[in-house]
Amino acid sequence: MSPFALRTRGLSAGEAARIDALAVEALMRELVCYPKPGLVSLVDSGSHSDMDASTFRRSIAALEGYFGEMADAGAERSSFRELNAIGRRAEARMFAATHGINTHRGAVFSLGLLAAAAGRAAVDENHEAARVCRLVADHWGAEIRMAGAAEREASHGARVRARYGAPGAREEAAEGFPTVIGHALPAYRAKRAAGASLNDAMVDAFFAIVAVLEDNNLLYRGGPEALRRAQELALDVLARGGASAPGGRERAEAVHRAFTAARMSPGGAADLLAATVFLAAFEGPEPCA
Ligand SMILES: CC(C)(COP(=O)(O)OP(=O)(O)OC[C@H]1O[C@@H](n2cnc3c(N)ncnc32)[C@H](O[C@H]2O[C@H](COP(=O)(O)OP(=O)(O)OP(=O)(O)O)[C@@H](O)[C@H]2O)[C@@H]1O)[C@@H](O)C(=O)NCCC(=O)NCCS
Ligand SMILES: Nc1ncnc2[nH]cnc12
Repeated sequence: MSPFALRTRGLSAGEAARIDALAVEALMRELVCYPKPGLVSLVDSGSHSDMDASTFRRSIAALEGYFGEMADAGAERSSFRELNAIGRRAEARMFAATHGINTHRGAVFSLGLLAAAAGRAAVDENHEAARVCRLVADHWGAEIRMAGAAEREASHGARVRARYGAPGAREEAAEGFPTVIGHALPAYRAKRAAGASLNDAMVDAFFAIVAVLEDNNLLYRGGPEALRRAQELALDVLARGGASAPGGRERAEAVHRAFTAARMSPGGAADLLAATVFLAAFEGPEPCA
């Protein structure tokens, strides 16, 4: 019997399993995508000495089932507190699988909320990406902000918030993922419609995210200068036509080397890239060229 069969009420077991599979596949595609400046892929470990692709594979395997559970909970109109408890258990499984290395803390949160909203959207048979993101803001946005204000944990995100006043994963989710809806998805869809490969469309969506996101990981390791430099380099690649333009792959690889040399790692952007791929797949077939 499917692991989702006993839990589902409003959502069919098949739909919960489909949401789980799409989210897991989105994490896998994010890992495989190359070049993602400073990040781990199958090619190299970028700015990281404590993890590689096998660490991420173990982390993804540990998260299987979590997104279906969130989809069920979302369909059942669970509160943010209930979703958060499921997320914390998944986070613990992730840390056990990676021996304490932070591979997907942000993705457990962001993609988990999107899976919950997708479960809710699927009950109404409306799979539109913008609606899924709006559901997160409308149903859980206020609670996400309140939980953030009450949080006492000295996370990296909390430190950069205190030091630079920068928003992070909580604000992105509470506002309905404006970076994904306003920047990454349009870039991804435009490139796919123009005939770019899945990898090139993902690389350009990634640069579109880095160009605008206040990525806490960049701020934590390198401060505002690193964030500004990352944004300028990303904008430059996009202004020259992105990864599929002539010489685009070489320019993207040069940016990957620059990030790696400076130990810059936009982990928040990586999570939002996975969110972009998940939402595009959940919505349905991509537009033809
Ligand atoms: C609400 C939480 C997510 C906690 O958030 P907070 O901001 O307090 O704490 P962080 O621990 O910093 O986690 C936030 C993670 O979100 C990603 N992120 C960063 N900036 C943004 C942004 N602007 N928008 C969206 N997302 C963002 C990022 O995650 C990715 O990077 C991590 C890897 O970083 P890395 O540099 O490699 O490793 P570190 O060990 O952290 O640093 P170094 O020592 O190496 O320098 C990886 O996790 C990526 O996914 C931030 O890390 C929250 O944890 C929470 O409340 N969880 C509850 C359970 C839950 O998820 N519930 C489900 C939904 S209700
Ligand atoms: N591929 C990746 N490399 C480094 N940090 C990440 N956080 C999420 N995905 C990541």
